[in-house]
Amino acid sequence: MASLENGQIRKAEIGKTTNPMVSGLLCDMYQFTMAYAYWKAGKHLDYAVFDLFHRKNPFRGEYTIFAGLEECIRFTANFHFEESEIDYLRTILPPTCEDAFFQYLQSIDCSDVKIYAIPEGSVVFPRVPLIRVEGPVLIAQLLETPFLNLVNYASLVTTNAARHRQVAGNEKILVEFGLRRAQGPDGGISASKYCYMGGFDATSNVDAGRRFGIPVRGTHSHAFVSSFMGLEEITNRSLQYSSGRQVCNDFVSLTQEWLRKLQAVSSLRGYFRETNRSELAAFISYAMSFPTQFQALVDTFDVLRSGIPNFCAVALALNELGYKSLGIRLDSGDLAYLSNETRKFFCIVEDEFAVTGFKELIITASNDIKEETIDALNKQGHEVDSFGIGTHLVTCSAQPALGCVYKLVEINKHPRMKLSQDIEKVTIPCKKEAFRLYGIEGYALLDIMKGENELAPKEGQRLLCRHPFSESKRAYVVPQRVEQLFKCFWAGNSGLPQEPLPSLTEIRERCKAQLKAMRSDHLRGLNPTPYKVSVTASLYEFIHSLWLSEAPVGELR
Ligand SMILES: Nc1ncnc2c1ncn2[C@@H]1O[C@H](COP(=O)(O)OP(=O)(O)OP(=O)(O)O)[C@@H](O)[C@H]1O
Ligand SMILES: O=P(O)(O)OC[C@H]1O[C@H](OP(=O)(O)OP(=O)(O)O)[C@H](O)[C@@H]1O
Ligand SMILES: O=C(O)c1cccnc1
Ligand SMILES: [Mg+2]
Repeated sequence: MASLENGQIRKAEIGKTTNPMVSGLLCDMYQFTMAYAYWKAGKHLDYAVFDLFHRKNPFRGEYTIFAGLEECIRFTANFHFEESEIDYLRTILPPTCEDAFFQYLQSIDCSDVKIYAIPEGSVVFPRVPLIRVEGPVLIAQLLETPFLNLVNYASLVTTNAARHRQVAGNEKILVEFGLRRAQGPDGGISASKYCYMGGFDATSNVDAGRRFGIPVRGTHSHAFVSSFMGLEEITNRSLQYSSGRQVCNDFVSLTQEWLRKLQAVSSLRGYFRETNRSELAAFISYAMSFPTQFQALVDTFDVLRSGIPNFCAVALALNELGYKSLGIRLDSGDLAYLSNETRKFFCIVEDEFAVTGFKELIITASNDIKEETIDALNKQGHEVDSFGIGTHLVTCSAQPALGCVYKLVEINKHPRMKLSQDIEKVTIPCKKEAFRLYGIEGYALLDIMKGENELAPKEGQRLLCRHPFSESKRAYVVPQRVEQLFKCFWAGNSGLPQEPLPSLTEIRERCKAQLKAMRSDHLRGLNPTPYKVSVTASLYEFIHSLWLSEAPVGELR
């Protein structure tokens, strides 16, 4: 009884899944037909071990960031069926299904399930289980689709975000702008959470900011600029100095004066003449609303002939009142050329008027940006400080799905294995442990899996590491450090110690640290070096003997 209480306390601490649509019914039909058939065969309490793993890294890369574990654990903690859900199941299963089955379904939860997993935010590789589920086969089978649903997109988009961070470098500001283009509300909320996990700095998604404590950022759109017709629309022209001790009675005229001064600067003469008045009105109005953080979208009419001079006139007027502006956003055109020219303009303004901070004004770029765009900009040379990225980031347009799978590897202590003509699809049997071995230089050398009863690898001890399927691929490794990959994140009512769920910030930090511990050739964008995933010699022998015993011998005629 004590352990049940313990389980209930854990459930309360863990909380619910982010999306209330995640229920026990978020399954494929076949999980319920199998559940009935397990029950009917009297097998429902058989002790199963399932591995959740991916077979290939996404985006032509050689790494994946594992995400979605916290949501899986929350789902597990709350797993049960409501009466109304059972009633619905009765309508979709054949009338021959016995009532006692439905009564049984109503009684189940995950108290007898254990979940071991690699911590969320880790760098992970194909074939190494991300999650190992142990428990009664009927229940463990029902977790298949919800777990895959919660892990696949989460890991894909976190990896996508990490790749964007990798190509942009650590000094750039990355803001996720994807909500409007995301695959529905859950896609949008998940994208914001997982892009932050993968290394983005902020999101434009206000609801994600509130839910997860992610910093929220935003500029303004073209509509705000286009909504102004002229300067006469600004009726209240007064603006307080930042000191609060003085008021400028006509901020509009002050800006116009600065625009005239800019027009008179000889080194800016080639850049512009008359600027767009309605754009100037929009900028002035926005600056008067947000004098401490003025930022303007400068490409509504013409970036260099209008947007930038108008922005500088307003920023100089604000500067006279003691306010520092933030910068500009470019949302079209050649982002390398425009950012370089914009920086030159800012530098001329700073030198010409002996004002400070203009050279460092933040240039934000947006408009269909993806990994390759940032790479191209890096090669060309650019002055963008911050990228706002939407569509390609959140929809993962370069690869729309990660193919994580959920496979049975052991039943009642008997190792099981799925054979396939396609070697990639052969599953590695047994309840396994996995380790990451680090070399002399501190980088990860390879991951190795072993059977449950084998000894764990030890620091300084030479170990034969074998490719799971290719006989000729093997290497001796003397690890300098050994990291055990799986931890118990759900102990049910077993009384075993259970890892606490880390915060989003902790997971984000883990992701950053893990990427740092990888050799750069595994992470590069083009033709990265594959990271080795191996098995111990004895697991290798076991896999191949089981394979031989399970595969029927063909006969040629
Ligand atoms: N210097 C550059 N090198 C490589 N790609 C760039 C560069 N500058 C911009 N891009 C990308 O080129 C594409 C330009 O797209 P497109 O032609 O639709 O935009 P645009 O005509 O500039 O603006 P819009 O149609 O939105 O007003 C965008 O995906 C953008 O991210
Ligand atoms: O380009 P993304 O990476 O998806 O980033 C989000 C885009 O959303 C906004 O555009 P908006 O919705 O105003 O449409 P537009 O791009 O057609 O101007 C913004 O100006 C970005 O261009
Ligand atoms: O704040 C922005 O500039 C923004 C937000 C979402 C999409 N595009 C731009
Ligand atoms: Mg756009």
